[in-house]
Amino acid sequence: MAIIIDGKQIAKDLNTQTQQRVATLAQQGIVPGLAVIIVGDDPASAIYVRNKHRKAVKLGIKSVVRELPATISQAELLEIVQTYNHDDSIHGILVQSPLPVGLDEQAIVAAIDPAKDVDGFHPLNVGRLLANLPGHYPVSCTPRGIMTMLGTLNEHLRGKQAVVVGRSMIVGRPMAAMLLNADMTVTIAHVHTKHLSDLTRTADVLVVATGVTHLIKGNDIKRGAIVIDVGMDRDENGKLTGDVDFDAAVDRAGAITPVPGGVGPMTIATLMQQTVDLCEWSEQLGSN
Ligand SMILES: NC(=O)C1=CN([C@@H]2O[C@H](COP(=O)(O)OP(=O)(O)OC[C@H]3O[C@@H](n4cnc5c(N)ncnc54)[C@H](OP(=O)(O)O)[C@@H]3O)[C@@H](O)[C@H]2O)C=CC1
Ligand SMILES: Nc1nc(=O)c2c([nH]1)NC[C@@H]1CN(c3ccc(C(=O)N[C@@H](CCC(=O)O)C(=O)O)cc3)C=[N+]21
Repeated sequence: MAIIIDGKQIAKDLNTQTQQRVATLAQQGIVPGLAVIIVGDDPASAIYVRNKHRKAVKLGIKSVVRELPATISQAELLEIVQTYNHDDSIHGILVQSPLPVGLDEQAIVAAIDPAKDVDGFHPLNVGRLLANLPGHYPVSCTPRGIMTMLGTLNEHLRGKQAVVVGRSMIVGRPMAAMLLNADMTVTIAHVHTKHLSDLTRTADVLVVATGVTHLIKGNDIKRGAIVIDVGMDRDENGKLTGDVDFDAAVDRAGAITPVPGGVGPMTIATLMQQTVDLCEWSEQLGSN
């Protein structure tokens, strides 16, 4: 039986640290501020945004949720991003994705001040991560949270094989960059990858982010591997499940994340951590 990586508990510990950092900032009269922009009425997005807002408020972070109609124009949305860019009480700006059709997500993300880009999606920050530049900059929260989870396992990653299934800008690509920066040998798989099972069986660390329910079966996993399931999928009964067949995988893996209670809570906790990072960096108060 694999170790079940308790994302909920690791997220709780991270949130406790974040709360302490917020309290220290408060003594200096500083309140970290997060602005979340949500366009249209996608129900899943609405739930995530509400969860983020609740968590921020709980930790003492100022949270502004800006709900906008799907009919908003590109120019109007850019204008709103600009107001937060110039608002000194806001340290992190997040535009919930996906945006309704007709809006150019890349152009919106590029308009965010890179120093306030709490999702780490701005091309400047993506480039810094890919180049493994030193210094302070935000990165995508889901893979950063996964690196935090991997850190709790006290396993050496250097020189080992990583396979990342999925190549999105939010998960797969930044995840591969972070694992490479941790000196792993990284392969990225996607829909055109041939013999996926043969590839995943080579992975000491397997990260799956496809949105395909139970794409990865038990025998696709190397014995003893660390398996990270990013998927937030629905099974045939409408229940939340992952991209990995957990019940089969748990007998093969060395460690595995559950869904729910794995990567999801870490994403939100990392978003809070990174909001406080951005606040501290902007105040030049050092970092962690
Ligand atoms: N827990 C969390 O915090 C988060 C969870 N998620 C969840 O993670 C999953 C992935 O999200 P996201 O990265 O945004 O998704 P995208 O749809 O943007 O990307 C999915 C990726 O998976 C690849 N893919 C799809 N089907 C297959 C297949 N059969 N074999 C191999 N590769 C495949 C696609 O390849 P190609 O590029 O070739 O099309 C693509 O690169 C979703 O379930 C999402 O809900 C996402 C973000 C955060
Ligand atoms: N700009 C942007 N940034 C994002 O970070 C972003 C986004 N857009 N769009 C959508 C995805 C998805 N995402 C999740 C966050 C938390 C959970 C989460 O908390 N999941 C819980 C369960 C939640 C439930 O029960 O529905 C868990 O896995 O235990 C999941 C998914 C962030 N995303």
